Parts: sequence; C-alpha cells; structure tokens
Amino acid sequence: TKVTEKSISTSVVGMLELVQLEADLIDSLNSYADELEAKLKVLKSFVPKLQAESNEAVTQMENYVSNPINSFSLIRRMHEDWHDWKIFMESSIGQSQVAFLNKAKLQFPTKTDLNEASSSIVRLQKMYNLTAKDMARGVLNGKQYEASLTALDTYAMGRYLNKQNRDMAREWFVVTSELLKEQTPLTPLAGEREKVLHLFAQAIFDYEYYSIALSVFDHALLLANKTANPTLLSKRSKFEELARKEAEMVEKPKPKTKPTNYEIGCRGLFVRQSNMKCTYKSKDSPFLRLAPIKMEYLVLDPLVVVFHDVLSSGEIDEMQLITKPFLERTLIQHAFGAHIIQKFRTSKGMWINRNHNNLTLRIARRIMDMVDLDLQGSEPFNVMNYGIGGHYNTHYDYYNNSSVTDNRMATVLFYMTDVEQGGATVFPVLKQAVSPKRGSALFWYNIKHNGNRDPRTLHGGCPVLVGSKWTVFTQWINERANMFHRRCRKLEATAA
Ligand SMILES: O=C(O)CCC(=O)C(=O)O
Ligand SMILES: [Fe+2]
Repeated sequence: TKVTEKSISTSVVGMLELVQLEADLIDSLNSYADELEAKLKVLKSFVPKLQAESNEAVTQMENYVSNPINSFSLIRRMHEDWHDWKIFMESSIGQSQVAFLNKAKLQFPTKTDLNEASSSIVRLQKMYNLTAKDMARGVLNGKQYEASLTALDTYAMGRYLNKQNRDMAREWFVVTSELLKEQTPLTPLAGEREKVLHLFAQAIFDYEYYSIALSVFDHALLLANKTANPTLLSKRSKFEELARKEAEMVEKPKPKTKPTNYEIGCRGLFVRQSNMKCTYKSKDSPFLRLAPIKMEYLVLDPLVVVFHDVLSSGEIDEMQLITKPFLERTLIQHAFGAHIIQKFRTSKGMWINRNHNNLTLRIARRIMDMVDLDLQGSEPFNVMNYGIGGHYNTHYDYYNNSSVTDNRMATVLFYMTDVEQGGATVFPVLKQAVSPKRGSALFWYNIKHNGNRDPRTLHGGCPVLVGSKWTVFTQWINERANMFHRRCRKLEATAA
C-alpha cells in the first residue's frame, strides 16, 4: 500500500524542508516589498513636481491658458501622460512573488498535518505532564529552550482540543488570552490591535469559554482607552453574565488519574535495579575477538540486554544517508494484511534488505555475533525516524495470530541517535526503560523457551519530547531458523 499523505510532522527530515521553504517565502515577501517601495518612490518623487506645475495653473487660470506654450503643454499632458499614469497605477506588483507563493502552496502542510502536529503536542502534554503555559514559554520538563508559541499557535491548540477535551482546551485558551495582552499576532489580515482582540474575544466566546472571552474583551476596551460606546458596553454585559453563569457551573477539576507503568517509564521514573550485570562478549567470532562487545543485562527472565557501542559513528552516518530518501510514513499491519496510518504509531520508516550493501551485510553479521541467532527467514531491517511527539505505543513484537508459523522470537533495536528528552523504549511489565544512545542496541526474546509468546515483553517507544529519534532500526528475528536456540540459548548460558 502506497501512502500519498506527506505526514510532515512525523519526521524531522520532512520538517527541514519546511524550514527552508519558509525562509524562501520570507525572501520573496521581502522582494515584494522592494517592488512596492520602488513604485512608491516613483510616485513620491513625481507627484510634488506635478503638483507644483498644477498649483501655478490653478492660482492664475486664465493667465495660464492664454499662453500658447502652457496650453499646448496642458493639452499634450492630458492627452498622453495620464494614460501612462493609468498604466502605471494599474500595473500589478510582485507577480513573480505571487506566482512563487502559488507554487509553494503545493508543499504547505495540510489540515491533516496540522491535526497530527496538534495531536503530538497533546500526546506530549499528557505523557510528560506538561502545562500549556510552560510549553508556550518553551519550558519542557523544567528545561528552558529557545522556543516559544505565539497567541495564534496556542489558539490553534485550543481550537483543536475544543471538541475532545474542554479542560485542556480551556488551558490553551487561557494562555492565548495572556499572550494576546503581550503581543500582536503577526498576520497581515489582523489589522489594528484593538480589532484583533475583539475578533479573538468573539471567537473564544463562540467556543463558550466566557470568562476567557471577557478578559480578552476587557483588554481591548482598556487599549481603546475611550469611553466605550453603548454597543460595546451591552456586548460586554452579555459576556459578563455568561461568564458568571459559567463560573457557577464549572466543576471541580477531576483528580488526576494515577500514571500507568508506561507513563512512569517514559518519564524516567522507574527505580533502577541494582542487580544489573555487565560483561564483555569476546570469543567465538573474528569480529568479537577484535572488538569485544560490552553487554549489560537488564533482565534475565525474559532476557533483555543492552549492547553498548556496537555501531560506529561512520556506520550510522552511512546508514542514515542511504535510508533518508526512502523514509515513508510507517503503517501498522492489520488483520487481512491491510495497512493503515495510525496515531498509535507515528514515525517515518522504510525496509532495507540485509544484503543491500557491504554495510548492511556487516551489520547483519554483527547481529549474529552479538546474539548467536540466525537471521535467515527474518524480515529485512526496519529503519525509522520519529518526528515531533513521534512514538510507538505499547505493543508486542510477536504475532498473536495462531496461524503464524514463523514468529518474531527476538528483537534487536539499534539506536542511531541520542535523544535529548523522551523517546525511551519502555517495558511497562518489566519496569525497564532504555534511553536511546547513538550506537547502542537493545535485544530481547519475545518467545519463551517453551515456544509460548511472552506477554511480559510488552513495550513501546515513548514520544520524543526534544530531539530526533533518528532511525532506530529494528531487526525482528524469526524463530524457524533458530529452533535449536529456543531450547538452548547460548546467550542465557553466558548470563547464568
Ligand atoms: O522505537 C522504539 O523504541 C521501539 C520500536 C519498536 O518497538 C519496534 O520497532 O518494534
Ligand atoms: Fe516493538
């Protein structure tokens, strides 16, 4: 199934193009201003000269036209010059800039893109327990970033949330009303400040957040600083009355629901277990003899292991380079083979064969060295890039369908970037959270010794809060080629 939706917000790569496009549009707007200015300059310098000539004529009309030279000149001017001025006035300005804008429009984010981006913000807000106010000021998990939202941004969030969560929408509209008092929105259609405030007050009123609407309305009156006219005053008393009723009706804020294990894990609040064990895996293969792998056991049953520094920086760069052009919105596989886009999983991804090139072959060999499993029959590498709020909700990697004969017995997950905040891989049942670290890999068994699926391996990729979870790539290892290991796992033997 081919997806045509661009899904800009689901990957950082898509966002880079948007940044460049906006810069180009601003340049174009600037040259539009230059053209306007050039036209204006002609006018401003010519009009006074025209006026001087005309003034002389008007103040002594008869005298002026009785001179043949003046009258000839007047006739000629009226016959010729004013046609030229008409052409000048009618000549449209900035046509090339308008054309550029029209072309650029094709690349603009769609309504779906904006909805996805909004839903990512909501996801982050819920998952990391963030306030709208902090987010608007660029404070994420207590850390101040050089980023902020405008009143138009926070208003868009309120509008998005209005139908699904009025409490959260209210929070965003409150921030909007505060921002409106500090700043004038940067939109050419807004006009003067007072008018903008009235427009927002009305819009928020229409969404039935009366006390917020009233506070914006009052600020508009304050700015106008003149005795408000009767129409405005009667409107205000309507706002006020509804705001009063609203205050009586507002329910107490609901007690916060207890965070789930997944949320606790994503927030980095699992207690670190102290019985962890580290070792070097060094025998068996030429690669390992040269470069022993640092192994960290997170859980022994089911086995969950982190391998440190297993991909070099150069290998990662190359991997990103060859996969970048092919990243597409990841789909979730559903019953009957249907693939659909889901909020459940927001990322861009692609499949790449293990025998794609020397690098992928080398990585495949390394996986076998690391975990002593055969990759024959397993799916290709799956490369992923998570964008704003990108995540993969909790799931099992194995198929639950009993007709599946070759299930994903184990998973290796390589991290190709550090993620500044968020983006951990969390196992809520095992109470384990692994933060992405460029070059390291996470490994676990999905299937038990007896061949049964192991539901304790439930896991998910937490939403990325800050940073880009760059192409985590996953190798799901199927079991058919590894029947022997199901009963006799070398790795676990090493651990014991
Ligand atoms: O990105 C992650 O941390 C989890 C990815 C995952 O679970 C998967 O690819 O199956
Ligand atoms: Fe998974």
